Amino acid sequence: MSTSEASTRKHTALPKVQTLIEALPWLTRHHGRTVVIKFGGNAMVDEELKAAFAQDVVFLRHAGLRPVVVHGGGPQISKQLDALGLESQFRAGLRVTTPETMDVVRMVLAGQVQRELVNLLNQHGPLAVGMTGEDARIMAATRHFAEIDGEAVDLGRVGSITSVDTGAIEALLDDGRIPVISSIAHSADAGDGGVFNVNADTAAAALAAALGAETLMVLTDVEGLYADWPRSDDVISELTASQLEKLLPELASGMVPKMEGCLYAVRGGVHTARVLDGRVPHSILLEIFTDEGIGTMVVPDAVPEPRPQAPDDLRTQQRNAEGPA
Ligand SMILES: Nc1ncnc2c1ncn2[C@@H]1O[C@H](COP(=O)(O)OP(=O)(O)O)[C@@H](O)[C@H]1O
Ligand SMILES: CC(=O)N[C@@H](CCC(=O)OP(=O)(O)O)C(=O)O
Repeated sequence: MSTSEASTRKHTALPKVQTLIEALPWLTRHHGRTVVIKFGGNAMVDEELKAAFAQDVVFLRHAGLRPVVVHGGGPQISKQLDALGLESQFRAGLRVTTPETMDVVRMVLAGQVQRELVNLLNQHGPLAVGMTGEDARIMAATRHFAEIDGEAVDLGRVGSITSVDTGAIEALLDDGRIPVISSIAHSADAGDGGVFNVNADTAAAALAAALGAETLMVLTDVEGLYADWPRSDDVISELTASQLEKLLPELASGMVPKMEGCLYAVRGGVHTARVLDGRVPHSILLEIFTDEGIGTMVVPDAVPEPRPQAPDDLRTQQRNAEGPA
């Protein structure tokens, strides 16, 4: 190879190296951190997007993060129910789940959507392992009663999570795997023996808090939380937990479990919870490794600055250090 050929090749490769170097502060900051990514059924719109999602998750894993995928599949469940001649009914944003519906929910989530995601991730190596909240008793739930017009309404086999055991997920993460979790819980009541249908946003938030995740990312089919939906498409880019709490009563349908989940996660110690547009290819990498943050980010309330130590405090400390008289 001539000297001029070598220098041309070096030159053309430089922008790629530049991109990698630019990612270095983000790689350093997130190394070893757990990230819970919720992939909503509405964001799984086409094959290319699903493949890009899998690439992003595998990239995170190879970059030293610990990604956990929690998936939904609402539209896919509705389609299957429809094919079986069963009606989909939602109340307070949750699917009314008869025992017959529960069988379909379990079949579609664990047998179809989860399998597809595991398969896509495993195109890149033996990484993904699929489970539901039933496996190793990861998620326990009791019957959820929705509050509608001040009344507690029974939605059938819809569950409220009562406890999370992260042991099996941590073991997989420690082994370098990517857990892919379907939002089904076992019954906390030993005598019940059944399973519960849990909203996937709620499940992702509960797992993020229990895992002490750094970030919860919720991928959906809108740009983020709209300030005045459906009248305007102005996205709220950042808000604190308290600001979100005030906004919750005004939110509609699909956004309610998402934003309640973000609030729960952040109040439970997760550093940031984000709602992202899953229709944007590589939205996860854009969010984590660049400063072009997209979507809505929920952050904890500002912690008050520690009070400057007064001379009196210092004296008390000195006395304590000396031990009891
Ligand atoms: N304030 C809001 N901002 C954005 N979307 C909203 C808002 N209120 C309600 N929505 C609706 O919530 C939907 C997302 O929730 P959902 O359909 O459950 O998605 P997923 O399947 O990703 O969980 C959006 O497509 C939109 O129609
Ligand atoms: C209780 C309840 O409503 N469960 C949801 C579970 C799937 C889900 O949440 O999927 P998305 O994230 O795609 O909406 C359902 O049956 O549709």
